[in-house]
Amino acid sequence: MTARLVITSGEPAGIGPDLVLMLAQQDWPVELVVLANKTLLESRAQQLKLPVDLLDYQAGEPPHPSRKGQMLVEDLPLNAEVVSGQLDPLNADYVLRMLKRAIHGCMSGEFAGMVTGPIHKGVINESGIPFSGHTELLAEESGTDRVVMMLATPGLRVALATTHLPLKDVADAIQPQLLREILSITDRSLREQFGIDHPRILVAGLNPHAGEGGHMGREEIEVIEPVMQEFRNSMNLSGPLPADTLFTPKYLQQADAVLAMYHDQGLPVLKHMGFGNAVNITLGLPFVRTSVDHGTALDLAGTGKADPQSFRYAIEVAQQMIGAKTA
Ligand SMILES: NC(=O)C1=CN([C@@H]2O[C@H](COP(=O)(O)OP(=O)(O)OC[C@H]3O[C@@H](n4cnc5c(N)ncnc54)[C@H](O)[C@@H]3O)[C@@H](O)[C@H]2O)C=CC1
Ligand SMILES: NCC(=O)COP(=O)(O)O
Repeated sequence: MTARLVITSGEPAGIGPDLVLMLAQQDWPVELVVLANKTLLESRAQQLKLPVDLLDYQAGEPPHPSRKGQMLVEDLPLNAEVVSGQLDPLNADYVLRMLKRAIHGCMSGEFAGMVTGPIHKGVINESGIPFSGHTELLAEESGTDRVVMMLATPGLRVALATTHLPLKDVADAIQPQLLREILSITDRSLREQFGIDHPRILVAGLNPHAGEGGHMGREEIEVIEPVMQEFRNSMNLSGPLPADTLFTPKYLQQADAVLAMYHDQGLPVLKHMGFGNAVNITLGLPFVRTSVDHGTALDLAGTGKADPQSFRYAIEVAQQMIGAKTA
């Protein structure tokens, strides 16, 4: 049977609505159900001169592969009119309703997985709702204790030990139990979801030069190495390696993934290598979730200049993960 994926169009003032309209300009082997305000999509389609028939999604209907020029939409009401490129905290609730609808549709089996467009974390906080990111919301709403953010581009996968944390809090967060759980989820997902029999994971240190033998920080000696020792018979781990040399071809060619200790230790390298052709995957959830590698790009919303390639890649990776054919 054709698989059904739910697509969240994300922040309404950003490029998410533009990108979903661009994605509808091709055939897909799966059914894509877009969550968005229909009037917003109609006006953005006019603005961008993209021909698309917006069809109402009916949950009870059997899924069919999505066809070029057509898009199945579940219409969500906005709280305020949208101006491209201008954030409005009133619409934060629209974004959260959209995400929760997708998560609960995945949990119930209505959707085989979800692919998320970009959201703006700042404007959701400005609306008065504390919010860190999709990854944290996905864990909370699905009742999952621990998930792992992993970004991937051809030739590099980077998993993160911590996600959206102020830098000043990172060292305290690097605790043995966190690392045990992050390593276990990453190793298991690489085996089970990516078909890698004995995943080789390079573990980055936290401090410059991986602590320089304890003279520049002791987290490597006191936390990271002991946890890696616990897994020495069950996982293929190397490290802790200095992050400044780990991301060189000599090390990367021996690796299936890198575990970085924090967001900006790993992601700038990945985005330098593959921005626009990378995917963000949440490991450890009871369903598949992939996402674009970029943000809301408010400067490009409504201009037609946004590149849909990362969104396309995120859908293709979701298709592979649910076992659907890709083209
Ligand atoms: N998946 C998600 O929901 C993500 C959301 N964000 C959020 O996005 C907001 C803005 O973040 P920024 O750091 O400004 O990053 P950004 O990715 O929105 O923009 C960075 C630069 O890349 C360009 N760009 C981004 N996507 C593009 C595309 N598809 N095609 C062509 N150019 C593109 C933008 O024009 C800008 O020059 C923040 O609130 C951030 O938290 C950031 C990353 C991922
Ligand atoms: N840099 C990736 C990012 O911030 C996206 O995070 P999330 O919203 O997918 O958790």
